[in-house]
Amino acid sequence: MSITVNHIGKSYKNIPALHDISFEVKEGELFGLIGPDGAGKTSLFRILTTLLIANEGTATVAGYDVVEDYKKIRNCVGYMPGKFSLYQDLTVQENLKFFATIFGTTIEENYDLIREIYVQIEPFKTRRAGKLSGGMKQKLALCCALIHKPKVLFLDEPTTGVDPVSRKEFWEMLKRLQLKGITILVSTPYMDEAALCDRIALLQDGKILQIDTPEAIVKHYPKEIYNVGAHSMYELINSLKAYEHQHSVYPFGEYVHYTDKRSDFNPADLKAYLAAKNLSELTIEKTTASIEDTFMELAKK
Ligand SMILES: Nc1ncnc2c1ncn2[C@@H]1O[C@H](COP(=O)(O)OP(=O)(O)OP(=O)(O)O)[C@@H](O)[C@H]1O
Repeated sequence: MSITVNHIGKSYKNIPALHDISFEVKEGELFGLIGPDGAGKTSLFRILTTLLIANEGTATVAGYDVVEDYKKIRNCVGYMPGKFSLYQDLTVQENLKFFATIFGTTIEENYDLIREIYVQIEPFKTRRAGKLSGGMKQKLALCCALIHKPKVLFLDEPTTGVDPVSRKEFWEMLKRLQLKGITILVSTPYMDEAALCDRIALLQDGKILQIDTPEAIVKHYPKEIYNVGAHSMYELINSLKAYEHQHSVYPFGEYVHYTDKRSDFNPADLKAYLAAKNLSELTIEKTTASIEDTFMELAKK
């Protein structure tokens, strides 16, 4: 196993941040921690990268204990924190050189690993990091996290605030790094990115709701789910929420995702109810559950 987490608990004075967290990440796996702000993702990353000590439980990374062997861990992991971690006043090239030096290596030594990412920011190598775009900063931060050829890579919300095209490119890059044998633990609040991981843990309020492959998580969604559309999203949501048989209602793109409490639900009944509420251009179609639907369902309990 590349990462093992056993019954980890952490609180800040009286504020609980993590409660009884256990999971394992296999060597070479791309594992996602999926959860909203405040779920506890950063606390867990800081514990695994030896920057924070847990109140309860144990954890190992690359076979080393996070407390006893913290120095060994620091040498063999790469960490890209959520907040921008680079030196804003140093140039692209200087930042990279700085990170290489503190790990006792050179850019040339591990250039192969970062080449593909670095060539994209190379045209700006003399620009100060603080003056780069969001996507560029993220690529530089990834290069810096990779420069000492880590066995395990920790990426805390690497795509937050990054445009959709750069997000897509970033995930393609992660897949290629994975092929080079690097184990990756990545956190994201974006549910669509969860589907790109080998396995995911859904995290909320410091607790794990479920761990599985994205496919299995979606497959186990317990209800039939419908896309409901109408001319006014606002009135549609209000009317659906007021419907006595509704189990869950929330906006999903241009539609509302709706589930019903009844096992013999007939969409025609719902259509008649909504039409009586003066809603027009009504559509009700069965759809398949997404990871976001599963998350919302588990978070309800
Ligand atoms: N240093 C701290 N002192 C007090 N409370 C903290 C501290 N750091 C985190 N917390 C609290 O612990 C909980 C988990 O925070 P954490 O930052 O780990 O979550 P997160 O999922 O990374 O969210 P975010 O994306 O907002 O950082 C939150 O309630 C947060 O307010």
